[in-house]
Amino acid sequence: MQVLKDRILTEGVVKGGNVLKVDSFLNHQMDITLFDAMGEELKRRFKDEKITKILTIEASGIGIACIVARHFGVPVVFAKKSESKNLDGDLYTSPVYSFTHQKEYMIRVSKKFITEEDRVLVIDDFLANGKALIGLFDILGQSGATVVGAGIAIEKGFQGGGDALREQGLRIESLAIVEEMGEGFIKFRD
Ligand SMILES: O=P(O)(O)OC[C@H]1O[C@H](OP(=O)(O)OP(=O)(O)O)[C@H](O)[C@@H]1O
Ligand SMILES: O=c1[nH]c(=O)c2nc[nH]c2[nH]1
Repeated sequence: MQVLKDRILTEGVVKGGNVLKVDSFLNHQMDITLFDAMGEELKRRFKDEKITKILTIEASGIGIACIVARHFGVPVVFAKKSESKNLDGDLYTSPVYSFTHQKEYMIRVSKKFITEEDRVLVIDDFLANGKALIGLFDILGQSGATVVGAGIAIEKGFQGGGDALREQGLRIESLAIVEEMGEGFIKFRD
């Protein structure tokens, strides 16, 4: 998606440890006009699929998932990373190692919000090693819901998480795939 690639090139900052900082428009300050365009593009790519729910993971997936969901007309469920007095009843859980927090979380989703009747699209801002998606797909497996696929804003292809999941037959649609990056340069997959 050219408009996203252009924003990455003009505002993205490559940091150490394979971190691409795009906090001016994606995951701290959020450009809702851009999110809306991403939702339109994901709706176009998944137009032939019946989708009943969008699943994401806190924190940075939530904003984009909500705007994307406007294009599908379905609710958003987000996996929580911590215990809460607000979280009761039966839960699906899965361990997920967080790329930026560098620690493992037990993610949790209430069983009442994802059932085997659901056809679920997973949305997230980044795909790197694939840990977040693996945890979310694990939860969907526990629920018996149908996994339609995943829509991602930025995939860092060189970290391999997306391609490993594609090799398992999962449909992963990323709007920009960074193939290589370093000080002062970012190269996309065609
Ligand atoms: O493919 P992966 O290696 O799992 O990386 C992708 C995940 O990393 C980030 O979450 P993170 O927990 O780092 O930060 P957040 O709390 O801001 O969402 C991002 O929002 C994705 O969920
Ligand atoms: O802002 C971010 N930059 C990244 O490179 C990244 N990888 C996973 N999650 C990420 N978030």
